[in-house]
Amino acid sequence: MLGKLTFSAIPLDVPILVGTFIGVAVAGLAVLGLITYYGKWGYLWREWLTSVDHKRLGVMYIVLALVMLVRGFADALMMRTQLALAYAGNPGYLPPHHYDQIFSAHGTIMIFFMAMAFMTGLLNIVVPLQIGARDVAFPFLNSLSFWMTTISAVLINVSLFIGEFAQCGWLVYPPLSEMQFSPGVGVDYYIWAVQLSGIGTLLTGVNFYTTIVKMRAPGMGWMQMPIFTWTAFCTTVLIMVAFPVLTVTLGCLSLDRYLGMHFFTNDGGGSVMLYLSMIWAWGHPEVYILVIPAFGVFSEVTSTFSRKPLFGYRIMVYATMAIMVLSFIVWVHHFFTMGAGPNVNAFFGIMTMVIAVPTGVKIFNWLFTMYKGRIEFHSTMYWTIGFMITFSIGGMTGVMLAMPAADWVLHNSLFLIAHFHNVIIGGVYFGYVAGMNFWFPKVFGFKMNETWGKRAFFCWFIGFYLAFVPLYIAGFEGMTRRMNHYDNADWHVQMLIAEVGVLTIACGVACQLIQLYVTFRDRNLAESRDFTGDPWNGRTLEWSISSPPPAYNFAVIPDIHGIDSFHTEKQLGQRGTNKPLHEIHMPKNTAAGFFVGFFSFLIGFGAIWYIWWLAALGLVGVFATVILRSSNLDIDYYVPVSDITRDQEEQSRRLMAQAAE
Ligand code: HEA
Ligand code: HEM
Ligand SMILES: [Cu+2]
Repeated sequence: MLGKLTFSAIPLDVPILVGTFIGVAVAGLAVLGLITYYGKWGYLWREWLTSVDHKRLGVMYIVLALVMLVRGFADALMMRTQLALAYAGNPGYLPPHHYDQIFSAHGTIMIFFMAMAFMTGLLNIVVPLQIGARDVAFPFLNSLSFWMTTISAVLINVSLFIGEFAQCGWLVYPPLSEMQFSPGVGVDYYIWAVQLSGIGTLLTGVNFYTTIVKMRAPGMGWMQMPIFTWTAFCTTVLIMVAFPVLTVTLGCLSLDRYLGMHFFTNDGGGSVMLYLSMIWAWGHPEVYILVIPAFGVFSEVTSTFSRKPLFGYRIMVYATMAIMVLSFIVWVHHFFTMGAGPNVNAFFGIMTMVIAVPTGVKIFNWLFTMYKGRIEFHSTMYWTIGFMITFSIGGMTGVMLAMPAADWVLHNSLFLIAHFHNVIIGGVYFGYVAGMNFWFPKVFGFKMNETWGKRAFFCWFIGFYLAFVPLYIAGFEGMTRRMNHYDNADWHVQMLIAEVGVLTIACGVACQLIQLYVTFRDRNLAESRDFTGDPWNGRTLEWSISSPPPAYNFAVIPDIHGIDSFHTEKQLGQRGTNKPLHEIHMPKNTAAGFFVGFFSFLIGFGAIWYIWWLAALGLVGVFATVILRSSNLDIDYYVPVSDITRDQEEQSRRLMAQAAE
């Protein structure tokens, strides 16, 4: 009846998990209680959970990302503490099978549910506003993508309390991930969580690609597109090309595990090496999927707060496209040591180094944008400058790894771990946080608290160096990754410094949570409120409308006459339009995305535990929801002109009130 699921799957014998469960349960009940107490269930359901509005979905993605950040960071804290303790005969407090689950879950959660969710959230909030569109091309699909991501995140977290998670790293290499060596459900949790969220991501890719190609405001040619939208575009192309590869790879692994096939086992005619090649053909583009939109954020922030147009806009676009193309021909650098031969390694090594050129071009363009600008040291500028320094270092160590001969020594050492945290924290994470601080007032109509934002930056910045520079050194000294304890006393001091580093980052995370609290607490203070919709003297279209924007974004779709045309018009004093208002066609909210997500969760959970009736029920549910949704014709509505005029009058009233203060 319940497949492999028995009572013993609940880890009552692991005190850490029991404690975590109690903590999560208490916090969860408190949140549910508060929602009930304030009678907000209906509001939450109608206005948020069933929303197809890109701005609301964006906010929900970012909330998900922040929750997953805390989860992934808790894992990091546990690993660092284990390694600070577990040397010279002391086994530490985490047994190997638990430690292995932690690093696998940390990597998976941080990449798929923190970074990807954050990135998608920013794309959702910003892209339609920047191109002058009223929503994305397929609003319902957008909600569906969100729910696929969310239920996958839930699935992976369920593995904490029911069963176990994979113990073979964030990319579950075979043969370790095959049934023979991983007979538990851990790898199946991985497969289903990543597979289902991958579908969501692929749909997001298609959706935003179509939006950017088809829905730009009249007059916005390709070379008039804001730079963040350009980076979003390149990312969607990468997603559409790379994610199907991931789907197929994990599909083959599932066939191996569920049906005893042998795509990736050497006996029986398969090939382990095939898996490595396939997973990295997705995996390498994936890291650029994450970092390219962060580059876009830095471009917007630098030009806005230097009060100058972006230096070398066209070159920036070409550099981004170069990175996009090159990222498909470097994947072998992840397995130079596998033995593909010197010629193959040399080709992929050189191609990898070539990526440093367009990336370097970008760094210099940002510096030139700042050069002779009137720089305002807003907290987003702090994250940007911190990024330039940190990412350059991380990029350089990447170029070191790109030399096959050097990689032979450094592969899978802590040097590698330090490299990628250096580019991911210094590039991806700093970028997303800068983006969140930058666009927050657009979504909510009040600014984020600066003091706590700057404190968070300094803790993250200093903490990062304390936590990861020692790993470069330990890597040179021969310490490998994924180690649960060690006997070499020389490494201990590095591990202690890294522990201080992770504690400093913990202060950074705390500062960010306090920043959110203080921001919402002070939302009505005059210095944080913003009714103008343009708090930073912005350059692009999203700043031309009120904050928060109405559901339809633009009362009239603007005409574009060049790059940064909003900024030019402001300077020439040509704002305002006398185009007549028309009623606006908008999509209705729908619960279909939520239900497809819910039923997909049943499919995943059922398949993981071999509860086949549950999986079948889920499948039927998905089909039924899709059919019902397709046959529903009541999916749109029109906003009458009177409503639009009322919104505009309301906005003028608020502006006047603010001016009078
Ligand atoms: C966002 C994430 C991200 C980014 C942007 C990068 C960027 C780069 N990465 Fe990294 N990398 C990862 C995430 C990332 N990487 C991850 C997650 C892994 C390991 C996963 C695992 O095994 O679990 C990895 C692993 C990895 C390896 C495999 C090592 C091994 O397994 O042994 C290699 C080898 O070539 C490599 C190289 C590079 C290079 C050359 C760049 C370049 O793009 C960097 C270019 C940037 C600069 C160079 C700095 C700016 C330039 C200048 C200031 C100009 C002047 C510079 C020069 C002339 C050099 N990376
Ligand atoms: C916040 C600070 C962070 C700390 C202190 C931290 C720490 C660690 C540690 C200790 C490991 C294990 C290293 C080992 O194998 O010995 C690790 C692995 C990893 N981390 Fe982080 N991390 C952080 C943030 C991130 C972020 C933001 C991401 C991605 C977006 C990330 C992605 C990964 C990945 C992919 C792995 C590899 C997992 C594996 O070996 O399978 N980390 N991290
Ligand atoms: Cu790579």
